[in-house]
Amino acid sequence: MASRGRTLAEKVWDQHVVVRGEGEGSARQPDLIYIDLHLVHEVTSPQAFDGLRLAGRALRRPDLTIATEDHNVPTVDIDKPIADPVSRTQVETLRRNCEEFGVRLHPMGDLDQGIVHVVGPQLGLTQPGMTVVCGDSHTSTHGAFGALAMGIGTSEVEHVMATQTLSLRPFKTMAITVDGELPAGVSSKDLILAVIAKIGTGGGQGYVLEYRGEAIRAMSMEARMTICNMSIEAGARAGMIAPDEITYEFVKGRPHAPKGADWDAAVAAWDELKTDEDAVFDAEVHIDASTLTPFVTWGTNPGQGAPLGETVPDPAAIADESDRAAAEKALAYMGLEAGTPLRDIAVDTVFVGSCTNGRIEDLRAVAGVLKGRKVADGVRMLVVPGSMRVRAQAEEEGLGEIFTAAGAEWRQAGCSMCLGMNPDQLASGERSASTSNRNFEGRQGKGGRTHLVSPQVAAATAVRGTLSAPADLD
Ligand SMILES: CC(C)[C@H](C(=O)O)[C@@H](O)C(=O)O
Ligand code: SF4
Repeated sequence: MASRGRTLAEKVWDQHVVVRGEGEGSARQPDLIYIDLHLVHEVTSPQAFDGLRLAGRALRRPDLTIATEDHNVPTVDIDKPIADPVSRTQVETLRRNCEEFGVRLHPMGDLDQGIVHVVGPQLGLTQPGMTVVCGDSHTSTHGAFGALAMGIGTSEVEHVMATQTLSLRPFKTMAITVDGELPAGVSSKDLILAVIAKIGTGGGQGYVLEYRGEAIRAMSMEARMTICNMSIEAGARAGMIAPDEITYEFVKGRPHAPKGADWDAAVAAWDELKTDEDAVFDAEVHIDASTLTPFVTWGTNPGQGAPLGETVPDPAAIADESDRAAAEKALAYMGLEAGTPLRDIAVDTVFVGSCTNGRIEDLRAVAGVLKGRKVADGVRMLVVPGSMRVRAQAEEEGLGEIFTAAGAEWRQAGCSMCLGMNPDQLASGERSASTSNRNFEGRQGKGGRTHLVSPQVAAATAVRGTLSAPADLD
């Protein structure tokens, strides 16, 4: 086979092959891949630790493993015992397991406690060129650094704990090139929602996505993380962005970042992590950023979205039979009528947070809209930082005061209302505008209805009480 250039994903993969699988093409066996960073949380780790214990095995590399408490933690009264017995058991089990197996853990209240995908980057643990895994689908977030980052199942978690390797099938590559400039008021969240609406929730299946182009290069690391985070919602195995000066600037000086001469050597190696010009992607998608507007979901999967200026779609006008049926079912669940302007949809809850949009830049965007304004009567707004460090920084910048003055609830760190595994939930029939990543039936609480939005849209929606963009405010 003629040699050709390699994509970013292929380069990172090649650098981590311990044993190459035999065979070619579709008959090729999985490769054994070395894992540089293993992130752990309370939900997907208990059985893995049990497995190790049963087999009498130790953790292969506790130094490459780090745990935090995020899904089951409450975001108020964190100094009190967790009231819910299931959540309490999960968290206590993680604490015991980490103690027994020598894993560093950031427990509730710790400055580095928070959502696992916020904590890794914040500590400088996530670095370009790494392989990163976690028993959590949104591990794709870390791909924003040019890492190959994948969510894995509990049995794979155990495999990584025992061996620091994983048996993985090769992937296909898809380039998502975003040319042009995002208009003012349009964020990376709007972009990724538009991408998923375009390629569908299965569009990325079997692929590692690489986001490229002018609009991506212009983005902050926070914005890039938002995009890579939601790659999984398009069904992709991972999402990646080649590292550049913006990446290095973010990583530099963080607790686990290389220092001195090691830093220079690391940057020289990271500079090589670009897709070669003659590399060929298995699929390509092009988006013109300048055509985008704020984007919101109307349905019950992240691909069922539309520009905020449009109306709830009419299922009868959808040509594909299964898409039509899915839209009908979604509208029934969401309690929406076809033809309703999206801007007329009233919410009772606004949630700002999650590993998609719970970072400092997101909170700044929300504060920018809320400053001097009030959350509408009858609307409950939760602002939940992705980590305690994000919270501390927001406090230092005076953002906490802005949230509270506007009438929002300013909480402690955790997954919170992103999913119904802790006390922050929607009641049946309640409707939210949420900066999180999934709008599945019951995701935020049984019977709850979720509209996925950007932080800017969340803030404007809180003020007006109906789905809105900051431009709609006087
Ligand atoms: C609980 C966990 C396994 C799950 C995931 O894998 O993503 C959660 O984080 C989610 O967002 O649904
Ligand atoms: S914030 Fe939401 S998406 Fe992210 S890890 Fe937690 S539950 Fe999963």
